[in-house]
Amino acid sequence: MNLILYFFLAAALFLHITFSTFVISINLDGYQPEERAALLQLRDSMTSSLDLHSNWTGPPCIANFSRWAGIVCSNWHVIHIVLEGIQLSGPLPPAFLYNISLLTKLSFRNNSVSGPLPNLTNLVHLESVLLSYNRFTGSIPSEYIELPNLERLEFQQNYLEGQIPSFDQKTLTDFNVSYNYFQGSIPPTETLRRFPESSYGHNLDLCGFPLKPCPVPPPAPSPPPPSPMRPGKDKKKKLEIWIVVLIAALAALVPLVVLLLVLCCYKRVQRKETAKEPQAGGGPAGWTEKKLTHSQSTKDPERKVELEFFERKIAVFDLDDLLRASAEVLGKGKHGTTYKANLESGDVVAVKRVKNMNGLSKNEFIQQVQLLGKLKHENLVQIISFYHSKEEKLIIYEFVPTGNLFELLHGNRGVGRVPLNWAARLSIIKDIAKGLAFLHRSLPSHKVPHANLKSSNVLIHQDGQSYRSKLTDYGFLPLLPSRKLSESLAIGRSPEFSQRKKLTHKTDVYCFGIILLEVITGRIPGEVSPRDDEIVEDLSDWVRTVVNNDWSADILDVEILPAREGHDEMLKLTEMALQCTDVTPETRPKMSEILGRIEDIEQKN
Ligand SMILES: Nc1ncnc2c1ncn2[C@@H]1O[C@H](COP(=O)(O)OP(=O)(O)OP(=O)(O)O)[C@@H](O)[C@H]1O
Repeated sequence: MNLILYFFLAAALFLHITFSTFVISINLDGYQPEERAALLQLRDSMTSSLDLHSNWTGPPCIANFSRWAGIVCSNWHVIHIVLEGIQLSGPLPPAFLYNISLLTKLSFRNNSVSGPLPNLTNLVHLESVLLSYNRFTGSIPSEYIELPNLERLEFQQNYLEGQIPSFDQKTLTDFNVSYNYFQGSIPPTETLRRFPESSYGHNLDLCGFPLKPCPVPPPAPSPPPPSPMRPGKDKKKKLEIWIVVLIAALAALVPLVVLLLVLCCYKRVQRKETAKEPQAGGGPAGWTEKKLTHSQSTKDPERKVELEFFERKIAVFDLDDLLRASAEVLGKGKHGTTYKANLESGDVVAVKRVKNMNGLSKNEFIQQVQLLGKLKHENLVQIISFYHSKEEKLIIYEFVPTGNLFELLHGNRGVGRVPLNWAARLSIIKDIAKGLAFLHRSLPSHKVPHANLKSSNVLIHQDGQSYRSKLTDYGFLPLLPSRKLSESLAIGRSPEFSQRKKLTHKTDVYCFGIILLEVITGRIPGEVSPRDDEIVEDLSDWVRTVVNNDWSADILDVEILPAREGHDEMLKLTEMALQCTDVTPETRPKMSEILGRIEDIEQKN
């Protein structure tokens, strides 16, 4: 028995010695323990969908090779850290990169990394810093402008704030800080002036080239104090002082008098207006403006104050009731402004004050709106009434309270947001398909029955726990007199529109496909793909590229990926969305078929 024990001990000792010799003999001479320690800080303090704990073991680099996911090495040193779209979340460990001093590329694109941007002190070799589509907060650290080899800097879609530092690296060719909370003026450096508006758009309050000019600061106040007088010239100097005092007093008086005059005129105009329209109620600026136009329109002999009603569920009101309503602007679109109006009866309506329809005869307008007003469906925003005069065209809709799909999908992304789950997304998609299929059935001879289908025109209301959706802004194509105006509708982005080919019901199907992709991917159509180095401008192109390479879940909205529900169904819908967005309209399915397929998916769900 003792003999056997000795034998095992001897064997274990032999194996230990042999293994140690082997480890040493694969030559770890160039091994950089401080780089490994830095990466382990990242591995151990953040969570992700990759199992970094089992993958990031052993040395990160063996000469030019790394078996660590997302790590590229050169000559034993880590040169790339690329962890994209893996739901990396939590704040980065402070200053962990300091020892990875030969790093040239750092990418955490499309994750949920929160907290301040990483400290990049000492990283003079960095060429690409790609941190877009995350939850970074705070401002851009000053050391970023000192990275001498920086070529690409992407910060878009984060929660960054403060001012943009004066980047002036000549090497910088790609720069994007859009969709953040930056403010102040864009530093007028030669480098920053090279980038387009889209690099800066959608911030809190940025100004300066290429955006709107910054407000000019008010001129410096009083003139400099007079220099001390020399003795002997007293009399002359006293006279000079008097003249200066007189000029200063006059200079102070003139703006005061002008102000008084302006105030007087303003009060007089106000008195006149109140006398003209004594019944007008109070409300925010846009609505007041509307009332003024109405008071001018009283000169129009054709003006009809009684409104024609399509919807009898709410109490009948006339134009004056509408004008007395308190109102607030809901938003300004390309074809007018929409207000929420609280009527004295307690009813609430949405009033769209349309523009760009002046080339249209009164009959054409009335006929089209009457036709649309007769359409009644649970997934269409009901037109209640309308008003037409030479100066003013109003379309009155039922008010839908919970906002729109665009806001629901893309608003408040980040900490504290409740993700829109798969079941809610599927139900919204189905509602849109039902509304659109109904429009297509009801307006068979219309070229493109909806023509402006996009996520901001899908209004949302809550029905208990679930979200229901209704389409609005439909049926406007015949009301727009020129191709230029119709280009600003959602159909303007379809391939057939840009190729000046025939528009059909299938053009709406294209727009539906784009919404479908928006709901599945959680991405805004028309924006650059954050996933790959390859830049894809169009959502359907990007999804097609990803899907053609591999049927992976890469395209799915990171917000619903972890729930792991509905992935198969989403991929089925993706396949359908790609058919809907096919460049050839004839190969796209019809809305009736699409609705059937969605119902099938829903049942299997
Ligand atoms: N019936 C309604 N009930 C509640 N909110 C509405 C209603 N109609 C429109 N809105 C909201 O009013 C805002 C402005 O809408 P509007 O249709 O004027 O412009 P848009 O859809 O943003 O742009 P575009 O005119 O280019 O389609 C949007 O946020 C929309 O969600």
